Amino acid sequence: MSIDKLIDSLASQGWYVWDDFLDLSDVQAIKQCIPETLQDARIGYLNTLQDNKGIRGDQTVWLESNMGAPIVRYLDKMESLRQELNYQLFLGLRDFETHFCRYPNGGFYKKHVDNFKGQGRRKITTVLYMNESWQLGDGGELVMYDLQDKALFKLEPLAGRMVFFLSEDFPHEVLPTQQKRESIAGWFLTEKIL
Ligand SMILES: O=C(O)CCC(=O)C(=O)O
Ligand SMILES: [Fe+2]
Repeated sequence: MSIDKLIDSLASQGWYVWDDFLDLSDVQAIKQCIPETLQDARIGYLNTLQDNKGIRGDQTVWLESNMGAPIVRYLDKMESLRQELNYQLFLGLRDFETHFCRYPNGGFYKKHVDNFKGQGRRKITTVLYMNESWQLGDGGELVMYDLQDKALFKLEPLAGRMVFFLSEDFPHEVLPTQQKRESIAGWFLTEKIL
């Protein structure tokens, strides 16, 4: 079972790629719940929030259970995973925040870490990809690095695939995409969202 592989891989190497985490029909149903208008993605926190078109070019919307049953099913699935990860790995995950992201043609996200060591509450990053007709050469791959800056792997954003990694330990980037690129990024948190 992939949940066992997820647990083993997170414990041994800190990341895991789960192909067909969701079926295409679930991916399509989630997409239908996403509003037309999204916000330009921002980086930083509170008073340092800034638009950063030079760093990331996507637009986002936070997912809420009032967006529809498919979103509720996805949030429930992530909640069961949270409990299982805590049970098996003692990670102390207390909450989950997640947003839909759309990169237009030409969009990218420069190399970054999602959480600096010892700062912030993001413990595990999840990214679910939603692109059904992705072709080789479309770009938009996720490239993962270790803390010594060695490239570990490159991943195409294929529909239904989810990548998991420890948020502090893996710098990563999204290469420029030649197609519209859709995903749902999420973070298991060590503190409750107020
Ligand atoms: O979409 C991806 O592959 C990664 C996105 C990302 O790095 C982020 O939202 O922090
Ligand atoms: Fe990231």
